[in-house]
Amino acid sequence: MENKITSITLQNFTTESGVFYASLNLSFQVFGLALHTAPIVLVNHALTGNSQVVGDNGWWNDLIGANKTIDTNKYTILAFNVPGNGFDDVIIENYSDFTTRDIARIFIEVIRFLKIERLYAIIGGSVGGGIAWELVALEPTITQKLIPIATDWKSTDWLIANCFLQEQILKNSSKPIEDARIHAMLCYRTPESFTAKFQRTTNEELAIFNVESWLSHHGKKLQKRFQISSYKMMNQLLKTIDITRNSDSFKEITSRIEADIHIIGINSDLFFTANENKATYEELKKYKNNVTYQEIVSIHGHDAFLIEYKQLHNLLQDIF
Ligand SMILES: CC(=O)SCCNC(=O)CCNC(=O)[C@H](O)C(C)(C)COP(=O)(O)OP(=O)(O)OC[C@H]1O[C@@H](n2cnc3c(N)ncnc32)[C@H](O)[C@@H]1OP(=O)(O)O
Repeated sequence: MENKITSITLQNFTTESGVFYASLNLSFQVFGLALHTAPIVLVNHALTGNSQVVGDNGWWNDLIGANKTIDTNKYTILAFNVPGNGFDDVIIENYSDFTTRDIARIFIEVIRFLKIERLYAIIGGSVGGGIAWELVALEPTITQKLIPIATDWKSTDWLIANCFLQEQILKNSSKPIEDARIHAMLCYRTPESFTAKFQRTTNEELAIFNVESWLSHHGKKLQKRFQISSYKMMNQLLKTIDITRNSDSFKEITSRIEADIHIIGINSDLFFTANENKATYEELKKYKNNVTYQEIVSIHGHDAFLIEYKQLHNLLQDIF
């Protein structure tokens, strides 16, 4: 397996909002079989993730690897770092210049630079799945399969509202990353998940509820490994997912998509609700015959795509 991070410089990139970047770096990692020797699976990371999908600190080790659901003995795994995610040297200061579609445009340029004609699959959870939707909306023949997990083709008002609160915390708090993470963890889980996990127990040593110490733990942990500019950038992308923004209608855009679309929702997801995902499926089904909808059943909410691996395996095994 290759762990090297490769960086490519794009010249003359203008964002959808009209801001010109004379150069912009994009870095990526390749795992499994070498590029151009096997079907390629593009894996898009989520808010605080990066191109390290497998190996040491790999965030999807439970799903991807030798003899795993997405088998690195069978596929080439390609994973980009969203510019500004902080995993490489790229820092984006003016995060509001960018939308999710810009990131998809940048990915497409590099996919073409790497002389990849067609991917086997694009898979991603949350904002990574949103980037995947934007990719196929822009390049309808770029992949055989689109697998958006715990996401949708658009951010809803509820999600945008929470991203707004995240932004306020990131701008105004004295402990921005910690406090923003604490709020975010509430959105990533559910009341039922907390009840099952904590049962109103207390941390005797600290004399606080365990749910409080758990939230503090996640806040501090992220603070140690994440940069504020990255958090702001990724939050901006999360709220700007919308394949129809300044574009054709949903029907026109999705009619062009050639890929089989395998939507995977989570019954308890507060961010990208199962109902929104089902509505997307029902709409697509009216004029496409290669769309499926499957659901992860979990009390854990949005985070289930990082927890419910047995279910993910069952839902994905026929595709991979
Ligand atoms: C919006 C987007 O694009 S996607 C957002 C995606 N979600 C995230 O980024 C969420 C981040 N969530 C996580 O990191 C989670 O830990 C997951 C999803 C990876 C795993 O979830 P779980 O298996 O439920 O693990 P849990 O959340 O309990 O985390 C375990 C950690 O909490 C700690 N912990 C557990 N209980 C407590 C407690 N009462 N007090 C303090 N710490 C605690 C454990 O020691 C462990 O610490 P470590 O990770 O430093 O080893």
